[in-house]
Amino acid sequence: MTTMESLIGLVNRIQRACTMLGDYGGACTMLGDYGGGDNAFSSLWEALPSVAVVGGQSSGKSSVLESIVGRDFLPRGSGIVTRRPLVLQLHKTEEGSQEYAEFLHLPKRRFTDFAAVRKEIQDETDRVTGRTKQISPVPIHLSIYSPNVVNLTLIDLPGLTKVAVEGQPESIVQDIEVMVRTYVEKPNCIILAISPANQDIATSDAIKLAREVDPSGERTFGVLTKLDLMDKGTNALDVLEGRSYRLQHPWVGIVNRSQADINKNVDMIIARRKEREYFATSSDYGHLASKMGSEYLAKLLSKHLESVIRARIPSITSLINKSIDELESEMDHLGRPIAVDAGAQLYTILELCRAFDRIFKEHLEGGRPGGDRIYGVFDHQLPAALRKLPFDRHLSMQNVRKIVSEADGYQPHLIAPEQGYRRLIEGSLNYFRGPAEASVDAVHFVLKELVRKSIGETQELKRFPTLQAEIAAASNEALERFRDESKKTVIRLVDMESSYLTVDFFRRLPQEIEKAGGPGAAAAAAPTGDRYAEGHFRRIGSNVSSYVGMVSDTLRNTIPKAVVYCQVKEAKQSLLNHFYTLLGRKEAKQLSQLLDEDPALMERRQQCSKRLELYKAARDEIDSVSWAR
Ligand SMILES: Nc1nc2c(ncn2[C@@H]2O[C@H](COP(=O)(O)OP(=O)(O)OP(=O)(O)O)[C@@H](O)[C@H]2O)c(=O)[nH]1
Repeated sequence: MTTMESLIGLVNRIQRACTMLGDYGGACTMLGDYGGGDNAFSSLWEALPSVAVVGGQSSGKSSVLESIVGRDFLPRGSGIVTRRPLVLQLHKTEEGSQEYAEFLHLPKRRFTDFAAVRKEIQDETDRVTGRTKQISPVPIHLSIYSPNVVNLTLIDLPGLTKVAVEGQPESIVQDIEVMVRTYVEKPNCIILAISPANQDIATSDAIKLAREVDPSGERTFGVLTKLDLMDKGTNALDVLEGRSYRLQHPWVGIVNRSQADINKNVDMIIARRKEREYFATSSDYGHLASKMGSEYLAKLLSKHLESVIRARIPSITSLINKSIDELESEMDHLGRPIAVDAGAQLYTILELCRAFDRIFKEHLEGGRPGGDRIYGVFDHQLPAALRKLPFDRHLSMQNVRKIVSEADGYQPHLIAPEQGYRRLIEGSLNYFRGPAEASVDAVHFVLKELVRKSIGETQELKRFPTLQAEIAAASNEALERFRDESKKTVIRLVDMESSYLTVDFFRRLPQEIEKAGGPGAAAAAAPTGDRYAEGHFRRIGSNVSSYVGMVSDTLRNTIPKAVVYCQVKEAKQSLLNHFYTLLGRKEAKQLSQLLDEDPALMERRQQCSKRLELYKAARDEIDSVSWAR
């Protein structure tokens, strides 16, 4: 493969890929909804040098293209026939090999019949534009493989026109101009401006447009058709020799088949020969013969296109590299695509769970805030709640008297009211259930809040709203289970205190009574009309109160231990354990449902990854071409 082939072939392949991505020069605005003004995406096409064929109606545009190809294959007819850009990629094949054509939109079909090619161009045009005869910027890609071509890519654009024909909307004149302009405006576009020789060059639509977008004429190739149709005694030497309208590149004169030739179906290869003969024998143009004609034009363009591509390669490469960087970072932001097989999906789900779990742990253990609020429950809320318990009321003299008397029954106690003590203590200890359960709830809410926060902070989960919700639900369910367990445990702690009292405490009591004894004490112990004196009940009340105080101190220490053991430690170690078990039982379909993504996001990533593939393939191709040089 020669350098020339590989360079033009390289650009051809990138162009085809661009079209498949919906990235083509004339339609950048159609991509506007993607990426919010990210121009790198639509500018690869623009960065690629191309040759656009422009000319007014009946200027001979189709004839020039067919002559360059050596085949007639373009739709003919009155009115505006070319209504979509035709990207015509010519590939030279070995002498004697069979000619064929291929459309990008019909990748499996080889056309050897060029009448069928013409039909397909027509049909494919109608497929996109509908029968309304509108125009569309979406190009048709046609590759022609033939020994009779040079490697060259041309873009055939709708002919510039002044009036819409019947059945076509008025706006079409304007639309065509806009579309052609978007192509020829691009600094990398080589303009093949076709004008008929039998018309004043100053009035040529092609030259007018070219002059506007390329005033210095450095990327315009002027082509003059219909030299044979000029009035007798006149010639186009003023134009061809660059005197009437100067361009950087020399003008090329052309003689195409006349309408009569077309009607007679004159073969293109014969027409080429006739054209050569015309110039060779022309008295006016004989001295220019080697630089005239469609075959010369094709070679000239091919060589020029190749040199332009070569010069552009460094900037194309840097554009591609820049785009790849941008796309990679966009992909990182969007997250990588999810695997399709169940095993990989399960792995992904577990990874995401672990990412969440890690953040949750950081909240508990420090590094992230929130875990300290659990200590706040133990250090403030619980002691405050314990202090507020209504023991004053419960152990008031009146209540003590009532409970002790009821416990004694018909016979008042002799020494110490054993039953009365027990009932008073039991009644008091019951009050501890409240603060114990409240501590459990308070810690539960802290944990729940930390789950909520951690879910929000797990960036990786944002992509997967379904999984995110499932993890949140599973975590909260687990927390509920831990809470139930924790409540049972703290209630047990309280019940244990009532079920067996600390005997030592009471063994010390009689001595205290003796110490506090004396005649007053004896009097107090002696039954009165009211059975006992007030002091007696007060003492019982204060004894019970100090016993309850002792228990309160114990519970202030043991409740936090139970809560941490049942809730905090469990949350840290096995928050998602149950969820993992459920995951293990899920079918492939259910797993992929968990990885259901936000559709907009999915679409965006798909676009992004397709582009990334295109750009990477383009980079590889350019690398291989650069090595070949
Ligand atoms: N004698 C002669 N006739 C030509 C030449 N070039 C084009 N024609 C004739 O001019 C007419 C228009 O040529 P086309 O090649 O169809 O021109 P076009 O610019 O593609 O026209 P539209 O597609 O209708 O805009 C046809 O009848 C051609 O035979 C030429 O160099 N010599």
